[in-house]
Amino acid sequence: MTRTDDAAQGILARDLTVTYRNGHTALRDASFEVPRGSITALVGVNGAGKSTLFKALMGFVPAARGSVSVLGMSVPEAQKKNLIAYVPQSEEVDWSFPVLVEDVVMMGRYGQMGFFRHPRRIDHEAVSDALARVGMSEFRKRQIGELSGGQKKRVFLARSLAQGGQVILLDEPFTGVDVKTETAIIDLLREMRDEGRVMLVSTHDLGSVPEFCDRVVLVKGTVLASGPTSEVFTPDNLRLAFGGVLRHFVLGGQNLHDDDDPRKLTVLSDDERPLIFYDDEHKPQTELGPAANTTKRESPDHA
Ligand SMILES: Nc1ncnc2c1ncn2[C@@H]1O[C@H](COP(=O)(O)OP(=O)(O)OP(=O)(O)O)[C@@H](O)[C@H]1O
Repeated sequence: MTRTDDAAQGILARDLTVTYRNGHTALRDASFEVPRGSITALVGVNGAGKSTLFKALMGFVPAARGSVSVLGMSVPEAQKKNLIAYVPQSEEVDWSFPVLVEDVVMMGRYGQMGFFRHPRRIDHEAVSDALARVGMSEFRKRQIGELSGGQKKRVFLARSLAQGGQVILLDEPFTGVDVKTETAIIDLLREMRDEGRVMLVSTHDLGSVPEFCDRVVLVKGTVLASGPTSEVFTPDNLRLAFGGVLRHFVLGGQNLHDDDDPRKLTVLSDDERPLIFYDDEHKPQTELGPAANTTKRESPDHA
């Protein structure tokens, strides 16, 4: 594949294998592609390797084998250009640390600043623009720890915008946020996608995946399947990825209809949010268009 083709791809992983220092291989022979201008869900059980994949994309852990490229560049090259931005899980952040909202967003500018990290006018403007875009301007002088879960997420999204990130990695963006805030965050993710960014979202919220994700990468120690949501997010693939963790039942007949309507509902649930399939073809409810580029593989024994 040429460099231009690579650049059209947001993320391109080929047989990516990541082994931690203690010898544990958390990801083995993972291959997938994520195009620019997409929102892609990263889905799998606890310990499946989602964070490991994020760490590899941020250059925190090296590939023991295989390769990963971002926007046609190696990860260190893309990092150097500040193209990869990370929106952390809430639990990863020490909220008692006394820092103002505007300072958190300014951190996104550090890569563009000189050695002494003295913000210039352009940096202050980028921070103001980013805060305005996520609707958090009026909170800029507040301590980050004083904000609600959803507001904190929006501040970290503002940081990724101020950074000028083109590949945005979001770790569980909807944990602890109400439905209204979730909708606001999804609207923002869509805007960022429509500007040509790569949005990779790790989520356990299966019910909302078909609503807002164009594509899915299913992880279980490797990449089991990846491609458009309508092709990958099927009961069969989800059973493969989650095994017994998901409850699965089918509603039909007298339990669903008061006539002889033969249609059925398939419900998969991890007891948080049910995922409902409305037809017999086992396609999730999605507004998304026709599918292409689906890949699927078997799970390795170790996962
Ligand atoms: N620093 C580390 N050293 C050794 N093993 C690790 C390390 N970090 C994670 N692991 C192991 O690698 C595997 C994948 O972990 P990872 O954190 O990537 O999973 P995850 O899919 O992000 O899980 P969760 O949904 O719980 O966040 C797990 O078995 C985990 O115990």
